[in-house]
Amino acid sequence: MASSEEDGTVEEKENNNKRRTKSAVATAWLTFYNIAMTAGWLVLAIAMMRFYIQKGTHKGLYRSIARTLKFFQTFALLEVGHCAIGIVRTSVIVTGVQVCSRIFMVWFITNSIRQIQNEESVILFLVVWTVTEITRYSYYTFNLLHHLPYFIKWARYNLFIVLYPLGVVGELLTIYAALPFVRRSGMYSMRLPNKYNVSFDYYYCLIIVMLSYIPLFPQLFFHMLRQRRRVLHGEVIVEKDD
Ligand SMILES: CCCCCCCCCCCCC/C=C/C(=O)SCCNC(=O)CCNC(=O)[C@H](O)C(C)(C)COP(=O)(O)OP(=O)(O)OC[C@H]1O[C@@H](n2cnc3c(N)ncnc32)[C@H](O)[C@@H]1OP(=O)(O)O
Repeated sequence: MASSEEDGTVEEKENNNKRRTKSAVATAWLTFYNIAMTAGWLVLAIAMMRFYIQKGTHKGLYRSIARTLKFFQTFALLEVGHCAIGIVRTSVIVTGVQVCSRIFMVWFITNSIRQIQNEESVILFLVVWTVTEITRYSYYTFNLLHHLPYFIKWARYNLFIVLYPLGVVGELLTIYAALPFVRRSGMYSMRLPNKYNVSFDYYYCLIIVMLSYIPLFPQLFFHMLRQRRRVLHGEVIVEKDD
């Protein structure tokens, strides 16, 4: 009897130790990840400012930062993994939509269609993303280190009220600017007849993507408003399941 109780305690202790090690590893990884991402977006911010100060124009700015942007934005795919394995308490769907829409903007719009890379709308979403991400990743970093300055917390849960709609405007205007080039070039499209007997029109796909902002953006925005109430005003929010 005594021995089985002891066994139970030993097992419990082992489980607790495993949990602690797992959470220490997760915290170490997240700290590294967030520091790397803060640094990456800071590098982008400095590169953009330097370009503009030296050249006095936004033309050519996208090309000059494209590699760094593609690297760090693509790296953010790991965030979907963080949610999926449960090391951050965030919805996989909310994070998935946010990250995928960014990857789509970078790879399948701005990077693929050279003619739109100098549009003002590209600069708009780049600046908005950069401010957002420097704030967001530094918030996570300081939070993990238990030394969170109030102004970073304030910025994380207030700036999005202006930046989110501005980012959406920048993204939608960029996709809109891409439409004529996509239609003319027929890029990423498959016309019938072909050996797969499949037809796909990227032009209409882009129109559907633009329309999908109507139901999806409010969900992301209201999610952030709920997070804001929870973190800044201490409200207990019961989130619906994924
Ligand atoms: C295939 C094509 C698809 C196309 C589809 C198109 C449709 C697109 C529709 C909408 C598109 C919107 C486009 C907008 C783009 C822009 O970004 S504009 C710029 C403004 N943007 C923002 O302000 C972004 C705001 N969004 C976000 O911050 C995130 O993306 C989020 C997923 C919405 C954040 O939500 P969430 O993680 O739930 O909130 P938090 O409060 O930050 O975190 C919750 C808890 O999780 C912890 N955590 C999260 N990540 C980390 C991490 N990396 N490290 C450590 N901890 C993390 C966080 O600390 C919180 O923990 P607790 O405090 O303990 O709860």
